[in-house]
Amino acid sequence: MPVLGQNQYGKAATRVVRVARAGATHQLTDLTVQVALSGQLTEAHLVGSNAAVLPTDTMKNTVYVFARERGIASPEAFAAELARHFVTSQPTVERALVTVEEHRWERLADHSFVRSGQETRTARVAYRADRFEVLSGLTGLTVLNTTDSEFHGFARDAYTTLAETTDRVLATEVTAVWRHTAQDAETIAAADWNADYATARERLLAAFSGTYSYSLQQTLFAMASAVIETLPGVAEMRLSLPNKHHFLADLSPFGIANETGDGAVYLATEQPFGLIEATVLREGAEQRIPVELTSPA
Ligand SMILES: O=c1[nH]c(=O)c2[nH]c(=O)[nH]c2[nH]1
Repeated sequence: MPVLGQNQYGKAATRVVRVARAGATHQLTDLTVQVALSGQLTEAHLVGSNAAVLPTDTMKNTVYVFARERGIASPEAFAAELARHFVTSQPTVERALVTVEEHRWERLADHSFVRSGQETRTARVAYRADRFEVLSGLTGLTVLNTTDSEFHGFARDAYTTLAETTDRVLATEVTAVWRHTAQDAETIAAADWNADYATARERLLAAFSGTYSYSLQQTLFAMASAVIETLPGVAEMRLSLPNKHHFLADLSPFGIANETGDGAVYLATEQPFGLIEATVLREGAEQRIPVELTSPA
C-alpha cells in the first residue's frame, strides 16, 4: 500500500487590491496572496473524506475579509495574521504557509498611480505550533554599474575563451530573500516591516553601487553582508544574481575600434546568463532559506 508523503493545499494567486482613502491622498496596496495548509489530511487523500478540508474558496474569501477589516499594514504582517488564523481556527490544520507578492505602484498624484517596473516585494510566513518563520524579499530589482567591475585571474581549461577584463559593465536582476529571527506573535506584531524592508533594499543598492567588484560572487557577499550588518533581526539572506552580460560589440569588420571608455557600445544578451547564488549568514545562524525559493524556474 503506497503511503502519503508531504502534502499541502490552498489557494494560489489571490489578487487583492486595497484602497485606503481617509483624505484626498489615497493609498494603494496591490498583493498576490498564496495560502498553503497542511495537517491532518491523510483521510482526505486516502478515502476521500473532506471533513478536514477547509475549501480553498474559503481561503480566498478570508484574504478579502482580512484585507477589508484589518487592513494591510505590510506584506509580512498580513501574511502572519492569515497564517495564524488558519492554524488557530481549524483544529486539523497544523501548519500554514502564506506567501505574498506586493506589486509596486508609484504615486502620480493624490489618486493616480503608475505601475513601477518589474520590481516586486515578497513575504513568506509559516506558522506552526505557535511559532512563526518570516521571510522577506524582493525580485526584479535590476541594477547596473558602468565601471568598477573587473573579472580576471579565473580558472582555465581547454574550453576557456573568455577575455580577462579590468573594466566591464556589471548588471544583474536581484532576487533576495532574508529570514528574520522573530518567531513569536508579539515581536512580529511590534516590528516595523516596512521600515526594515526599505533599509534592506537601500543597503542592497548601496552595496551594489559602492563595492569595487572583482566578480559578481564578491558583490553578492558584500550586498547580503550589508543587510545583515545593518538589521540585527536578520539571520540570513539568500541572493540569486543573474549576470546580465554586456559584451563590447565587435565593430572590427567595419574598421571601427570599440573599447571600454567613452562611447563604448555593448551587446546586452539575455541568454545564456551566468547565475550566481549564495546564502550569507549571521555568524552562528542556521541556514534555513530553501535554495529553490530564489532560483529562477
Ligand atoms: O562575475 C563573474 N563571475 C563569474 O563566475 C563569471 N563567469 C563568467 O564567464 N563571467 C563571470 N563574471
